[in-house]
Order: sequence, then C-alpha cells, then structure tokens
Amino acid sequence: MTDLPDLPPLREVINAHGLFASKALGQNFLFDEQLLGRIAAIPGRLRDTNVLEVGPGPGGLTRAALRAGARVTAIEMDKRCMAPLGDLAAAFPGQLTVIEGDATKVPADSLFPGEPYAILANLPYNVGTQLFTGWMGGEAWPPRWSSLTLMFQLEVAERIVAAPGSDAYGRLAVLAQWRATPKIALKVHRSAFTPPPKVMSAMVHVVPGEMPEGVSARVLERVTEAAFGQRRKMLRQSLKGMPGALAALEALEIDPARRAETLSVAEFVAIARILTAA
Ligand SMILES: C[S@@+](CC[C@H](N)C(=O)[O-])C[C@H]1O[C@@H](n2cnc3c(N)ncnc32)[C@H](O)[C@@H]1O
Repeated sequence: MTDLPDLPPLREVINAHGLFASKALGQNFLFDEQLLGRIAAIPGRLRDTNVLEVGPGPGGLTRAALRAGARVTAIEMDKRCMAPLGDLAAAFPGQLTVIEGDATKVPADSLFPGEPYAILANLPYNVGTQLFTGWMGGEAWPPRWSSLTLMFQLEVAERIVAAPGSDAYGRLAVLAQWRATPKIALKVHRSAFTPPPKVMSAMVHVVPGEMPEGVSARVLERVTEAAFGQRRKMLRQSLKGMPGALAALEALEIDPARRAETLSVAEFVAIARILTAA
C-alpha cells in the first residue's frame, strides 16, 4: 500500500480559498469524505484507470478518486477552483490533470486518445442531463467510456431506470436502457450537500451493453420523441406523422391502440429496426 498524502479537511480548503458555493454554477458541494469514498467506489477498481471527472469543484470527489489510485482528468469551469485543484495535483504527482473550461464543449474521447476511461461526476442537474444524453446517444457503440457514474436528482435517476407502465418511464429510460444497464447505485440525502438542494439525489451507474443489430440511434430517438411527445395518445395517433411507423406496428403485431408508456424497450427497438431498414 502506498502512503497517501495528508489533505486538509474540505471545509478548510473552501474557507482558505474563499470559495462560497455559486448558485449560478449550480454548486452544491460534498464534504463528507466517507460518502465521497463510497461514491468513488461505485465504478469498481480505479487503480491505474483513466477517469474523466466533470465539475470537480473544490475537489472532494477528485481526492477520493485519486486516493483510489485513478489517473484523473478533471474539467471545471469555475476559475476559483483552479487553486485548490492545483494543490491536489501537487499532492498526487502525475495523477491529476485539470482543464479549466465548459465540459459540454470538450469532446471527452479527445482527452484519452485510444484509451478507455470511466466518467465520474457530481454535476448541476441541467448540465448532467445534457451530457448524459450526449454520452448515451452516439451512433458508435460500444462507446469509448467504460462506465458512467453520475449524480442526478432522484426524480431524474428514477426516470433513467424506469420500467414500462410507470409515470417515470419515457424517452430517457429507453435511451438509457436499449444498449446499457443503468442502476441506482446510491441515494444521497439532500443534507449531504453544502448548501443542501431542495430535492434528494442519487448516483446512477451505467455500463455499456450489447448494441442491438440494425438499429440507428437517431431513428430510435425519433420514434421515442414522437411516441412520448404525446404519451397519453394511442400509438396510431402519436406515430401517424412518421412514415412507415404504423406499418411497423402491424408487422410486429403491436396493437396501435396502445400508449407509448406500455411499450417495452425491446418493442421500441423492434420498431426502430424496421424503420432503420426502410
Ligand atoms: C454540484 S457541484 C459539485 C462539485 C464537486 N464535484 C463536489 O462533489 O463537491 C458541480 C460543479 O460543476 C461545475 N460545473 C457546472 N457546469 C459545468 C460545466 N458545463 N463544465 C464544467 N464544470 C461545470 C460547477 O462549477 C461545480 O463546481
């Protein structure tokens, strides 16, 4: 076991750098190092693994990943966090690269040329959902990332893992489940954050699975957009404007009187396969 550097408590780091949490940047910091250790353990063994951390803030989750032996590249847009992250890079020589910038504008694959990497992030809700949709939605599969371990508000996490028939089931569930297995790995109480957000949060862990053959991600996205865009309507109505969709329902013996929320992920995939071939 290598010696790990002694680090000051995170609250001291924040105070030393005058780092009050900015509402505009969606900052809710985690200071509980035991909890941060549990979060960093979700992806599995991190020793000598490339990790992309988005939104490290003052570096709570970053230090947990570094202690686990990861090689971390962290993208943070708040200039004020550069000093504490610089201190962390000095404490773990060769293990941490910090990029000041907007993660939505940096293609993740370009940071790890030819190598796999795990993605770890506690992000503001809107940025997290935007990045998640991008990471899950590419045509190329398997993706270069080996896992996603992301904090969401609990309600969004429940939409990601939702099963057909539930109110939470929709486009996000199909996007997340058609070629991957998302799980809620840990629920995090609002009181764990400084300042506490209004709602509960949860860590979602996603590992890529098999890509079903003959299905375009773009086509599947269009089918779910149309179907869930009018989720209370019957499929014969919501899919009416999509050429070939009603014929696909007939070929698959899917009753056009059903509603989107009753269709399994496999049924959406089957519809998209027929439309992809058309
Ligand atoms: C919820 S805080 C979490 C901070 C830290 N990871 C923790 O767990 O304590 C989210 C962080 O993401 C940063 N952030 C927000 N939008 C970002 C973006 N588009 N690109 C990079 N960082 C971003 C914020 O500045 C903030 O530091």
